[in-house]
Amino acid sequence: MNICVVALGKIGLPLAVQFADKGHKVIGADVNEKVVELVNAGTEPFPGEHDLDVKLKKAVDAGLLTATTDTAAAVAQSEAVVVVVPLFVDAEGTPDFGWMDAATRAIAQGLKPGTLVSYETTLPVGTTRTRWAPMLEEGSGLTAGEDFHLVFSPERVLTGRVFADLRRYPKLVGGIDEASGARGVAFYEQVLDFDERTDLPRPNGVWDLGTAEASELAKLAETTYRDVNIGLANQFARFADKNDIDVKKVIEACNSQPYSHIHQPGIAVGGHCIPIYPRMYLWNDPEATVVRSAREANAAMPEYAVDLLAAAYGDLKGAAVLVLGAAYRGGVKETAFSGVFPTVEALKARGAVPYVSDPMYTDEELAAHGLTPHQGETVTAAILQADHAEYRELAASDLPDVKVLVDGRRTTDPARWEGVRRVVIGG
Ligand SMILES: NC(=O)c1ccc[n+]([C@@H]2O[C@H](COP(=O)([O-])OP(=O)(O)OC[C@H]3O[C@@H](n4cnc5c(N)ncnc54)[C@H](O)[C@@H]3O)[C@@H](O)[C@H]2O)c1
Ligand SMILES: CC(=O)N[C@H]1[C@@H](OP(=O)(O)OP(=O)(O)OC[C@H]2O[C@@H](n3ccc(=O)[nH]c3=O)[C@H](O)[C@@H]2O)O[C@H](CO)[C@@H](O)[C@@H]1O
Repeated sequence: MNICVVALGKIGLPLAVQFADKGHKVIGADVNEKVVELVNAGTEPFPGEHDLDVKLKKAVDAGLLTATTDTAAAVAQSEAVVVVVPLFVDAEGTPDFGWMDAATRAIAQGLKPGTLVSYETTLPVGTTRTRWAPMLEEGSGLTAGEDFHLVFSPERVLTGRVFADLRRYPKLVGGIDEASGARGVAFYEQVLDFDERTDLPRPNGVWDLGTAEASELAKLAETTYRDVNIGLANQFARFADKNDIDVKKVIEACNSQPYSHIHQPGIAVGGHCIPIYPRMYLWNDPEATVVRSAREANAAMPEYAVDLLAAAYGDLKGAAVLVLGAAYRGGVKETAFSGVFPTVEALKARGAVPYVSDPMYTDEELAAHGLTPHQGETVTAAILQADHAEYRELAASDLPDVKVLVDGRRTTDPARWEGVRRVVIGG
């Protein structure tokens, strides 16, 4: 089969490589000339995706993967088109469709009868049917459902382990009509392989959710669930702090029966997905008060961590405070919506002098994110923001002048911090 993947980013490129690995002829379309050049040379444009370098080279050497900036021409040669161009939302959750609209107009220009178009970018519910279908029809002169098939199939993989996740998670598909859904299922069954799993209600594989809307909601719902769950954990943690209860022990106890899955409280909920998609959901469903209050509870946590620091340390005016971890969570080199930013702002608002360090970032990289790198300055307090594995080994002797440590992720080993006031969230 000839397949076009529109956008060769952190998700699109591994997908294109996966399809080529299954023996299909893939054309990747991206507006970035540099990306296209690198892909055609068999060189990965970004680091960090497990196995991508080897699989990409193999696909390009076998002549199964090429890249172009001409989306319309690539679409015209393809039986299936997979779209993973990013969509952005602002603080109110309002989507900016700019990049996706441009991609869709280009796809429409090359669209021919019989093609399947699958959108994988996370979208507000209703977008596939009410925005993409008319836009594709207008640009192509074809009719969605009659002349071409159209589905939404959310991408649920995590960057860094895309190939493994593609096998691990069921592929969800929903069409704008029954025939589109069936075509989407047949397509993904041809291009993906699945691990056997005994913990699912249906065999692992491609699951047809019946409509594009159900499939759009599935992605927003699973990410919103995570945010709401963490929001609840954070609520319990703050209550536990007031009442001298160790929330970690409580959560472990609750989760010892099969119907409780309380997540972990912490200083921040960051990343591209979990803080963002609840806002997208709220754009669809502004009355969703549970979602809104959980989002607010999570967004308030960096300030709360600084409150805990001030309560233990005293006036923070002029205090040099080290924020440990710029990444939004441990083990990733990614600062999108990281708690480091609101934590630094909250410290500055109280007159403290924040420095930042992170084992995954150089001083130059931290500075490029607008953060002040810690270059050995004396610090008298610290806040752990990201649960990097390295911090498990960190000890008071590494930061000899620190009097108070707020461990926002319960990552540090209390035995290594004797003599320092160590405060945890919900402790
Ligand atoms: N990154 C993740 O962890 C992740 C996980 C699951 C799902 N997703 C979904 O995948 C989407 C894409 O994320 P990503 O991380 O791959 O993005 P990315 O930023 O890594 O890459 C985006 C690519 O899109 C290209 N592009 C922009 N406009 C284009 C256009 N009009 N036509 C063709 N290409 C265009 C850019 O040049 C870039 O190469 C997200 O919006 C999200 O919905 C991402
Ligand atoms: C495990 C999980 O669902 N990962 C999803 C998540 O990855 P993502 O990489 O965003 O990571 P997580 O969902 O694990 O974490 C998001 C944020 O929440 C914080 N946090 C997490 C768990 C917790 O119990 N308490 C807590 O505070 C983390 O520190 C981090 O700041 O978004 C991606 C994009 O949609 C999805 O593809 C991934 O499947």
